[in-house]
Amino acid sequence: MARSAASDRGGPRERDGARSGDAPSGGDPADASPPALAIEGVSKRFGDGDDSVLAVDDVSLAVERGSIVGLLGPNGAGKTTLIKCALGIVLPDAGSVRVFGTDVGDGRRAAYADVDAMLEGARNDYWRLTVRENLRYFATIAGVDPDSVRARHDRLLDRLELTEKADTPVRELSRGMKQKVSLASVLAGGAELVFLDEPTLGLDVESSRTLRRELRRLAREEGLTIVLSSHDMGVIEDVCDRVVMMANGRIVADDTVAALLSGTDRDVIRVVSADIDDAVVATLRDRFDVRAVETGPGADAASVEVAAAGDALYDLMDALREAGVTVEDVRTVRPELEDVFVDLTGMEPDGRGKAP
Ligand SMILES: Nc1ncnc2c1ncn2[C@@H]1O[C@H](COP(=O)(O)OP(=O)(O)OP(=O)(O)O)[C@@H](O)[C@H]1O
Repeated sequence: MARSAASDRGGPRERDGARSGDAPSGGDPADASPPALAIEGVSKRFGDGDDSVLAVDDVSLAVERGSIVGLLGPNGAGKTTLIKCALGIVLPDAGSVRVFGTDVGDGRRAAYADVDAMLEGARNDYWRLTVRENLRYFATIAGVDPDSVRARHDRLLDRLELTEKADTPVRELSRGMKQKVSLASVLAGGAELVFLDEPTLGLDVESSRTLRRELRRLAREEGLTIVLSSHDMGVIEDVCDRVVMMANGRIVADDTVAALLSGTDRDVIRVVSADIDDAVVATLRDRFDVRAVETGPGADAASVEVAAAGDALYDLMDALREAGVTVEDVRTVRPELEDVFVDLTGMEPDGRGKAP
């Protein structure tokens, strides 16, 4: 990968970028002030005139130390541009970025001393070097004596299940292992704030689980702050304390996964009954928001899913009784993060428009 503009200017340790500074030792999660990252009113427009694109539109965001924040949004929502603004790779038109309290405009080297990023996955590693040599190399360019962090590297290799491959050239590893080496390299110098773009892309289930576990451990035990962007809702749901959703350059939601999932207007009730047929469904459709129907020979059991929060639940039960339906099973369908995403952004995670 070519050296990034940021690293040429003394920006964050974007893997093969140069950096000066001391080895950090991991933050104290209890020390919540100042935040690891504070973005205030950042905007970025690409191009001029009618063809210009407002990629990031007046975005403000604070990321507390030791937290894992997921950045979600359909293609073109502005996630990458926002991360690049935070990293100083793209210069915003307006707004400010502070890293651990230091305004990046006041001194890039100081601001980015404890920051690292994995923006392009496994391609950034040096494939001729062994796994351990990569870790030592990235520690060195992070300004850290690799011998002084050997124990840290051993621990990283162990946790990411790479110990057996420590002396193997990266080019001989599987894609999933290369991805894990990339993450280990990002963490090799002891950065306190890391940006990870699609860190689990292409990993098998087991490797993805290992990597997620390690990210959670690093945040919990070592106070690492992680900003993670992914299209994989499962990863976001599993790992992140907080989710920031973007659409059209703006933040459309910023909350915990649990809070996003608990929106009452998303309560969906699934009713199972052998009495549910087309006529019953038509009656329900007149009065309720019917989300899904399973009837006919292919269905395990005739069922209908209806959005019914609060009093609407009682109305639904009354309507079913009036229609002569004997209910066999009724339960709340837990919404998936993907449903919330589609509701809020109007887009599917892969960037397709919302299904009618
Ligand atoms: N260097 C650039 N020049 C012109 N337009 C750009 C540039 N970089 C991004 N854009 C535009 O800005 C908008 C936001 O793009 P960005 O890459 O930040 O979105 P994203 O949310 O990261 O998307 P994806 O999920 O596809 O990576 C898009 O319309 C994109 O085409």
